[in-house]
Parts: sequence; C-alpha cells; structure tokens
Amino acid sequence: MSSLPRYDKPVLLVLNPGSSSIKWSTHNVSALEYAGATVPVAIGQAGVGQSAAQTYPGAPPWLTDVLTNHDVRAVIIRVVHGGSEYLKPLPINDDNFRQLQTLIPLAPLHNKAAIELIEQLRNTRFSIPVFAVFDSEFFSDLPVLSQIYGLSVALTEKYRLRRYGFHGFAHESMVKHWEAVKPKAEHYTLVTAQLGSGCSMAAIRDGKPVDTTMGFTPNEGLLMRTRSGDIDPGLLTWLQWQEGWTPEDTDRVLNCESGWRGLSGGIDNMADLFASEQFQHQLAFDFFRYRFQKTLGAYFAILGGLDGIVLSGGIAENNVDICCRLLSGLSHLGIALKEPLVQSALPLILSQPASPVQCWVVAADEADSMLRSIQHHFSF
Ligand SMILES: Nc1ncnc2c1ncn2[C@@H]1O[C@H](COP(=O)(O)OP(=O)(O)O)[C@@H](O)[C@H]1O
Ligand SMILES: CC(=O)OP(=O)(O)O
Ligand SMILES: [Mg+2]
Repeated sequence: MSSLPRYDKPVLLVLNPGSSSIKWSTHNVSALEYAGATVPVAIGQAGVGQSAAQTYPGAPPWLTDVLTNHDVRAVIIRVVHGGSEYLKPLPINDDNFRQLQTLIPLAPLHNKAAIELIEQLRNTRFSIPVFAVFDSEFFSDLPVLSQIYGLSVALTEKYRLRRYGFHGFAHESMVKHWEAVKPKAEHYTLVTAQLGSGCSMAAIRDGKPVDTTMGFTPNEGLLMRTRSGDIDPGLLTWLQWQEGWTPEDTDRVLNCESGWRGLSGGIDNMADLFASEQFQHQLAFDFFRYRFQKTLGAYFAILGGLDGIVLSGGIAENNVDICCRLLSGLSHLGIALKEPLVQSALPLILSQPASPVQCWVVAADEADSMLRSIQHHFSF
C-alpha cells in the first residue's frame, strides 16, 4: 500500500546511493524547491567483487511508491565513479549504461547500488529519462601535483591513473555554505570534511578544490566505516603473498572488513564507538581523529594558512561532541572552540567569534549540488 501523498506538479527525482543508505528527494521542476522529504531508505552492504551481470529484481516498493505518487519528469542519480570517461552529467542510454557497468570495481560499495537502481528504473513501466551525475565532477581540475601518483608514466598513461576525488556534491555544498556566511572574503582558504560512512576532506582555495583525500578510488585517505583509507602499499603486497589473496579477497578486506568497524572488532555506528569505554573502541576512535588532524595539518601547510573548516555528513551532523573532539587540541592552528556546545539546529558555528579559523557544522545538501550540476547542461 502506498505511503506517500499524491503530488501533482512535475518533479525531478534525485537519488543518492551512499555506502550505507539510499537518500532520495523530489524537487519541483520549475522552482527546484524540495517537493518532498529526503527520506533515507536502508539497504544492505553491497557485496564486493560480485559480477555486474546479475539478475535485477523489480523496483523496490519505496521507489515504485515515489514514481506512482509523483509526476516524475526525470531521475537524477549520483554515480560515485565515472572512470576517465564520465565527469559531466550523462543521459543514460544502452551504450553508456553498459560502460558504466564495467566501472563497478572502481567503487564497489557505490557503483553497484547505482547501477542496480538505474537498471530497476529502466525496467519500470514509467519510462522516465535517467541522468547520471558524477561525484568527481567538482574535482575535475585538481592541480596536477595533487592528481598524480608515484607510478611509471607508462602505467599512468595506459590506465589514465589519477586522483579523481569523491563526495564532490557534498564538498561543493559546504563551500557554498562558507561563501554565504563569509560573502565579503574574495580570497579564502578552507578545509571541508564529509564524515559519514565514507569520509573525505578537501583543501579549498577561493572556492576551488586544490587537494582531496579520496583518490583513484573512494578508499584513499581517512579511516572510514568499513574502508581502510591510507595503507602502506608494501604491507598490502606482503599480505597478498602471506594469505594468498585474490584481487577479490583484497578488495573485500580493504572495502568491507577494515575501517573503524574492523579495527574496533565490529562497532558499526560511530556514535557507539565514540560512547564506548573499551580500549579497542577508543583506539579506533582516536585513530580516526588522528588521521583527521594529520590531514588538517597537511592542508594547512599547502594552503598557507586557514580561514575556515566546514564539517558535514552523518557523523558531524548528528554529533556535535564528535565535531568538538576532532577539532580539540588545535589552538596552535588558530582553532578556538566555543564551550560548551550542545547539539542544535544546523548550521552551527563551533568556534569562538575571535577564533582565527572559523569552524562550522552544516547539513551538506548533495541533492542541491546535483541539481545545479544538471541545470548547467539540461533543462526540463
Ligand atoms: N548520532 C551519531 N553520532 C555519530 N555518528 C553517527 C550518528 N548517527 C549516524 N552516524 C554515522 O553516520 C554514518 C552515516 O552517514 P551518511 O553520511 O548518511 O553515510 P552514507 O552517505 O555513506 O550512507 C553512519 O555510518 C554512522 O556511523
Ligand atoms: C564516496 C562515498 O564514500 O560516499 P558515501 O559517504 O555516500 O558512502
Ligand atoms: Mg553519503
């Protein structure tokens, strides 16, 4: 039975499959205002290393419900990895859909869920055009030094190896927030941090990203829920020899069995990890914070100073105490926090008025950034 009230104006449906949720929202086509609540729908952890050629069941009930009760003119879906081919918004057709299917191994926790959703949409009776928008678009012009890896030019060129960067819609939304609260500052330096199941940071100069922690895949950089983040490549080769791992095994270990869940021995939600007094749980949280602060220091160095920090994502948005822990002990960087801070409506300023670095926590509006990206290329 349908749970959504009928909404008769034409809408765009925005789908955001993350590594631990699918978020959706509908938006009035003409006003591009929210026409419905952004409702997260829980999904299981996507399997790693499975074949992309699988059987797709029909659209899940929540999706059928949305399509039945809205006059959906187009679906805009966040696809995390577009490979070297796709960065700009893409109207999905048979050819590019087949190509997108081959990219699943580049972002197994994300692209598989996106491909499944697209397949389900294409199989419905609604015949609605589907557009993919890519998480790396925001990072397409990173400076060359932050793009490259220390691998041979032959290998780099053969596979077009580069840092792509992900969470682009979230980082773009955080930049927009900063520019709204600091409209007079023409030149500025900023660090944005998206902290959810996937975690990443970006160094921003005057609105443009100059570096970011996620790389060729969304498993570089910070410690994440089930992803290891940075790891010594030599350790990995050694483990492969020792354990006889196949590429699929390695992928599963790095993407699904590591991160704070692996390190803590099974704690999934950051709220539980943070609240726990057990040694191994505290160690996992401290390591998460250590990686965050180490990256902040590196970005401070390459930016030559820092005007602001903006935090977002499921961890930051829901837990002001964690935000404060992450930013504590950094007075030498010019971070002076307000104390005490209580969880309240976002956006929330965390720093004292005189703090040289102004710190905020905001609810990044990825859907809004996705819509703005598509608006530059298509009208509905
Ligand atoms: N109250 C909370 N305190 C700390 N962390 C939280 C809280 N609520 C949710 N989280 C964390 O937020 C994560 C989900 O964030 P989200 O940005 O929605 O992820 P994704 O987009 O990958 O699905 C969960 O993995 C959980 O660890
Ligand atoms: C790229 C990424 O990790 O996204 P999410 O945090 O939504 O899983
Ligand atoms: Mg997300």
